[in-house]
Amino acid sequence: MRLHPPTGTASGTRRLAREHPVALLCLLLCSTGGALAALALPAALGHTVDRLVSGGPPPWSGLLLCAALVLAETGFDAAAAVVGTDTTARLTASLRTRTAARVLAAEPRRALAVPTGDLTARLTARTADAASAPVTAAGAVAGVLLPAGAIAGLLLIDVWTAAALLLGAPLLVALLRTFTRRTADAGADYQQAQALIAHRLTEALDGADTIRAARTGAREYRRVLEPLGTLAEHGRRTWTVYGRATGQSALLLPLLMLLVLAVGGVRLGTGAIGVGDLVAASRYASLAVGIGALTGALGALARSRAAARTLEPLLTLDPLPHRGGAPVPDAPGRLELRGVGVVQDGRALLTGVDLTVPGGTSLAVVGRSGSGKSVFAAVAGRLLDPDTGTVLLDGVPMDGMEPAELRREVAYAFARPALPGPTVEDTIAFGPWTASPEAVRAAARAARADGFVALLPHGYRTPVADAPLSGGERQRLGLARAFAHPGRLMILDDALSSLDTVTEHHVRRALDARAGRCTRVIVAHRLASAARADRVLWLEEGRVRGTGRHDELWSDPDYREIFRTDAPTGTPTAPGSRAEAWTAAGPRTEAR
Ligand SMILES: Nc1ncnc2c1ncn2[C@@H]1O[C@H](COP(=O)(O)OP(=O)(O)OP(=O)(O)O)[C@@H](O)[C@H]1O
Repeated sequence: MRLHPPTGTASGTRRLAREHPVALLCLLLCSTGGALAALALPAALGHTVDRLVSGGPPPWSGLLLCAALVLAETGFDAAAAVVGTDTTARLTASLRTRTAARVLAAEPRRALAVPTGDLTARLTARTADAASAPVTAAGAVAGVLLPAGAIAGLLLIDVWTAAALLLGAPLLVALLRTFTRRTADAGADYQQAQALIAHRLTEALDGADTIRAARTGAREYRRVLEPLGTLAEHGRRTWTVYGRATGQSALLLPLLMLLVLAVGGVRLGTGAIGVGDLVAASRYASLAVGIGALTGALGALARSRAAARTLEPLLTLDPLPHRGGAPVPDAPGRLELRGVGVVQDGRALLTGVDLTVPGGTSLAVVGRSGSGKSVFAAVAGRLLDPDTGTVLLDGVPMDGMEPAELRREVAYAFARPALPGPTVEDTIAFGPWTASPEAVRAAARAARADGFVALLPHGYRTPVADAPLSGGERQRLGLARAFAHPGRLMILDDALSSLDTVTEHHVRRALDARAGRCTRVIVAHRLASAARADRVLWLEEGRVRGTGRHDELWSDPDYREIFRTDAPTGTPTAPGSRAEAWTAAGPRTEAR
């Protein structure tokens, strides 16, 4: 299928750092303030100790300064925690909304290239991981400031004690680098295994009835959990990396402290520094070796980076392009396909489709299972862009129509419609505009849904989750939604397949009542749909095998074969007969 030129702006996750600048600045100031207070404390403490040991009146001002610095450090840390949590929550919400919007705006088949379970994991857990990066990074600034300031403090007190500390610095830096790299690798592998389990679980939940009927529950259980071993392995790997880094720093850091104190002690003995200096030097040394605390922040940043990498393909999905063009003239929806072809993974799904459906008429799309009917339906309403050729509505190429207008003018109904909206009424009203209560009831009547809705505990106000719906009832709600949003083109992709013949007859009459005002494209397996349509498009292996009126096409035995019943005689059903065949085709599902 056609690859659209990239229209995305800056990478979605990189954009995060530019969102909520005030909150991030506040966080930075709080972290920096906390770090500066922590750095000033040893100097104040050393000075106060010197005053204390030198005798004389108690150094109240020094003691008060120390208390104030402790309070300031605690206050800044608390404020940083509150601002950080709030900002991460906001960034997560923003990233999730943006990613979901990209997925929904893209050509459905392109977005659906990521399996459902994986997509869910990315939109939930991965967005939270990725969105924590700016706050973690802002916090890490203080994590760097503290050791750097502590080394500067040590240098000011005594060069030799500082040199003792710096002796071990290269080892510490090497430790941190290895830790970050290994955590990032282990984190990415862990997330991949998680996504695979999520994907298989979604598949299993989708096919729960099939699994139950085939009694393959135990096998399915094993299949879903099969990546658990890999997941555990990557989890163990992460903990091993953490454990090793903690163990190494537990050995290295006290040794460094010991070295600094030993050199400080010798320098105190020679009179180069005072007691207060030694107290301050020991505090600075412990702040400097606190660089090990950065490991947590670096680990979190590595996880965020791995998560951000999984979001990039979604955030760079191109929306359906819009060329901009003339307004669509007021007309009943003439649909034209000129040389339309669709290719997926090198396989032609539709080839050279040329067709004009006069405005206000109906077209039945028939053909064997897999002949390309749904692909045709997707192209006809621009759920999918063709790789070759053009689709026009009332003379205007669909990719030149303003997207909101296009969605207002084209109504879809599917075999297994999604039912968004808390209540039945909201579900029918859901669409490019919210249909009025009167329109909802009229649409429900047209789709023959009013009868069963009236029997629900709260009628139209019944929550969809509490409404036990059969397949046919779900289809009727999907149809009602299409009726409630009348445009100039209505596309029913197998949307009558679960209706009984009487209901189907009434729905067809409601569709016929739109003749002259709206073009109707009806993908169908039943003979009655073809017989009733103004025109039939007969597809075979993605090509037009024939077009014309049903009774004209009926003379072709191959055409009759499409509707062959499984009656004992094996003879085709007469045109218009209600005893139609139900092909082995599975129900068509509304885009996720
Ligand atoms: N996203 C896709 N990727 C690859 N192949 C696809 C995709 N969508 C459809 N196809 C293939 O295109 C062919 C036509 O599919 P389509 O769903 O249009 O058939 P159909 O005529 O509607 O069948 P049915 O009557 O069973 O619903 C099938 O062979 C199908 O496997």
